[in-house]
Amino acid sequence: MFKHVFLTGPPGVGKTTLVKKVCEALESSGVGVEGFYTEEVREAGRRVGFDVVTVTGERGHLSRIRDVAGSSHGRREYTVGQYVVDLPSFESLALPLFTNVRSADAGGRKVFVIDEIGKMELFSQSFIRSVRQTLDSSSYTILGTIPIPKGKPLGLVEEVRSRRDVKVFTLSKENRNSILQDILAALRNCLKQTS
Ligand SMILES: Nc1ncnc2c1ncn2[C@@H]1O[C@H](COP(=O)(O)OP(=O)(O)OP(=O)(O)O)[C@@H](O)[C@H]1O
Repeated sequence: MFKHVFLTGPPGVGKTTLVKKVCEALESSGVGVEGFYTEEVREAGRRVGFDVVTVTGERGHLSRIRDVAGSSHGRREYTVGQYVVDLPSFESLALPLFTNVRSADAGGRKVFVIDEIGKMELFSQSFIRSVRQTLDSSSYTILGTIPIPKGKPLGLVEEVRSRRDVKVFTLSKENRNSILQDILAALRNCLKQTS
């Protein structure tokens, strides 16, 4: 039996949009949801980066394109293509969300949103450790997103894909409007299990 649900699919296919819809449905039926989304940020029609947004609505930078990222002040720079990752900002917002996972204090089984486990987020070793702890947690079911394999394999993403307790849904433009109920059913199945 699987314990976690991940969505994958090409960039921009609608993973974040669907994760938010799933969360709304879960919350309105009384399921506790924690975690974060990543959202693209546009200025004057141009994508300038990504923000981390917690389920409770706090927002911070994940990355910005080089010309708006500002100086790194001599710190090591983490880049993905044209984007400079703001690791301190990502970690200060995302890592505290995992506190309850570490204290095993979910107070009943809850859903933990991790949107996404991608190249930018994987610069953080503390994030990698926190995701592994959540995968092994007996109190949390993860609703996560992972990129489709492209280029060099991403260690943690491959780990997630190969786990027997993870169910992966692949989104496409064809199925993105009809798959919500299947994802909800899979998550409800996970939440029913006691471990
Ligand atoms: N079912 C849908 N029908 C039409 N447009 C959609 C649908 N789902 C998402 N979109 C639009 O597609 C764009 C990308 O959506 P979203 O950010 O959810 O994709 P994503 O797969 O999470 O992207 P990324 O790979 O950048 O994380 C947004 O502008 C969103 O409004």
